[in-house]
Amino acid sequence: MNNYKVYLRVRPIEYDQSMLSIDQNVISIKDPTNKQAEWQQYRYDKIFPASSSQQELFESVFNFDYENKNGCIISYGQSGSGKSYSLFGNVQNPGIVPLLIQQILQKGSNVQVSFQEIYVDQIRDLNTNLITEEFTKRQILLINDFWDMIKIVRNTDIKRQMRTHIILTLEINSNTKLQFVDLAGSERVAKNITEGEKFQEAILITASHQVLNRCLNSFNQNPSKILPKKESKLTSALIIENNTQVFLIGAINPSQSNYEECLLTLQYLDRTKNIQVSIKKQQSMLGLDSQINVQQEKEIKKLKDEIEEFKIKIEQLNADRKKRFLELQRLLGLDIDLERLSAKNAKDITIFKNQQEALLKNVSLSQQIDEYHYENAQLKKQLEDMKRDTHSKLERYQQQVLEQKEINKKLKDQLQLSKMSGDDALRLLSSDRDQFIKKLQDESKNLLEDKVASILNLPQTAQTKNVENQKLQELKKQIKTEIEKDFNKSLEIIKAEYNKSLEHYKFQYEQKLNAKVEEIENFLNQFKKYREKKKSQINEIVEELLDLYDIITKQGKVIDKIETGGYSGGLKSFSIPKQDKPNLPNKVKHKQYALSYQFSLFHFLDTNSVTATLTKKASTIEKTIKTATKQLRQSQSQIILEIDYNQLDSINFMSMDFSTVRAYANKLREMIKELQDQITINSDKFKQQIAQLQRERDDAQQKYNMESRKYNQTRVVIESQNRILQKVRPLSSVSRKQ
Ligand SMILES: Nc1ncnc2c1ncn2[C@@H]1O[C@H](COP(=O)(O)OP(=O)(O)OP(=O)(O)O)[C@@H](O)[C@H]1O
Repeated sequence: MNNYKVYLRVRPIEYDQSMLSIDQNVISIKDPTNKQAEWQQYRYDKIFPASSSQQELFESVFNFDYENKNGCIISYGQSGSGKSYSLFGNVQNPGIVPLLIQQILQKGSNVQVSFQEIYVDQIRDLNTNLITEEFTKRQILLINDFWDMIKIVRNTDIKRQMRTHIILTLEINSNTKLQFVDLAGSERVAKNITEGEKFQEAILITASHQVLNRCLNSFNQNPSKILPKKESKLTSALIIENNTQVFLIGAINPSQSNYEECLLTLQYLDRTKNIQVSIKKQQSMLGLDSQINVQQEKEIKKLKDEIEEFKIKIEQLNADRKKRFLELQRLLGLDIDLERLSAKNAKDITIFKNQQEALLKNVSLSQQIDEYHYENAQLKKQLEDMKRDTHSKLERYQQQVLEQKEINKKLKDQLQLSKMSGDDALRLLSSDRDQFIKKLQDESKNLLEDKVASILNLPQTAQTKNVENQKLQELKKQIKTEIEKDFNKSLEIIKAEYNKSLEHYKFQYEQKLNAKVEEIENFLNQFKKYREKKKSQINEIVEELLDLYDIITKQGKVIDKIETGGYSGGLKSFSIPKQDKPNLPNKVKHKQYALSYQFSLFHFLDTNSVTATLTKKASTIEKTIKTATKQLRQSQSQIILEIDYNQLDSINFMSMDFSTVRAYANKLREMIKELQDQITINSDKFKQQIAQLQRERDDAQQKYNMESRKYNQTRVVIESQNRILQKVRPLSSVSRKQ
């Protein structure tokens, strides 16, 4: 970032602004009273139009590292143009100083402030109201919050005298300083005031502005240059140094009546950046050519001549010194063409060059000559300023001519002095240089001897280097072969391990898969058996029932015939023909089934105790069945008649009435139905289990497929690596052969 920046801020006004036009960082201005006047353009680092905010200005200024670099922010412009507004602002729109303090406090940094005013030639501390001789004697206040700052700004604003320079200094963490300079208004003195306090005040303000302009100009050209700060109280108080970021903020009030003041402000800013506005232009602008007094012209010419004389003298002095220096160089033998030396001695050349440069630097009197040039340029500028001021005020011009003369005299003395001191310095330097050159010669001699020794030893060193190189190459080859071997070995191991684990996984998966398939088959077989079994059970029961039904039907017919006397022999004695007798239960047929399933009807009929027990309990059971049937009918519910199978031993079905037997038959039907349901449920369960097993088998199959794919991929990679290795091997064997 450039150490010096010039900004321009245009304050808002309510009326016409047609004399100005802004295009980014270029401003054009035109005399509103002269229709033929041309636009004049000025370019700055940044232009803040009337619509710009305090925050925008703040952000543009404080984008440098102010905690590690000093800053000096100066506002320049005529009274009422917005200088103080930009720096301090007001409660509604705080300026860059309060905004900065707010930022510093937010960061938790420590900030101290001091406030001074420079009026004519006096320094006044605005915190204590005491007049001091030196700028450094000031009271420093610690700022605790933003409002402390606002209070200070307001108080000092009240205390501030008319047309004074205000300097506010902030110290951040006792590390860096930031100076804010609110300059006294730049407006020219009214033409009718030619003497008295106001006139003197105006002259001193203008003079301090001009000194500041020269300092800024010089600082802009070279920040490390010594500036003519001591020429005014204002500039001597400012911290414009190498490590300072300097901003000049010009403020203009663009009302048409302020045209000349605006123009002067723009030109002032411009001059600090070294872009001079030609005097001719100014003269024609102000229309004052004819008014230039012949006497003044003469004075100016005389002064110019004097400057020219000084210039010639300085140049002579300069040429003389250069000549002497070259002579000295020649005598010392340092004017050899170093570039011609062999490239092998490049190091020596660099040393020689450095030495030559050091010598050049040491003997350089051009610094002093520069100073003379600089003084000369200042003189020129002062002259130009004087000329400009002459146009606006004759009396002021005379005063300035007198001042100029004084400065000239001072310069003359300075020139004389510096000439003398230059000669002394040359003498001193010569003796220093003698010593220095002797030292250089000794060092160069030693260096040359070293070089010669190293050149003589060169063949031997080269041979040793060659042997070392060969050894190194061999070592490299060895290492390469070993690394290759290791690599192949480890590759083989990895390959083998991988194959092994792959086989292992494959085997495991296949086993799992087989086990699953076996499991499924077992389940299927079991299910088939179970289904067959259940089927045969159902058929048995159906057959039993049919048999039972047959018995009961035939029994019923026999009873009917007995009751109606259908048999020969009457009611008391009759014989039942064989064809009417019901078939006895087929014990043999149902035995196998009854043995394994205890609830078979004929199984119970087949037991020995049945008839005896049945007779005893028949009435009780009949009652129980009847009550149960009744209850069943009453509730009309689905309550299932429970059969106590343990008691079935003692039931005589033959003695039961038809409805009881039917109840039993119904119960049996229900049981069959339940059995069928159970079979359905079980078959569903089996189906589910089979589906589950099939899913598991599919998963296993999928995993197996994936692993196979991986295996194939790895096999491809290994094969490609093998191919590469096979290609590399012959190459490495070739390089080994070489
Ligand atoms: N950019 C701006 N925006 C709004 N108001 C502004 C702006 N610039 C200046 N002003 C207003 O213009 C008036 C004069 O401004 P200010 O006091 O800052 O001028 P100044 O150049 O410091 O004058 P002086 O040299 O007399 O102190 C103030 O009321 C201020 O609020």
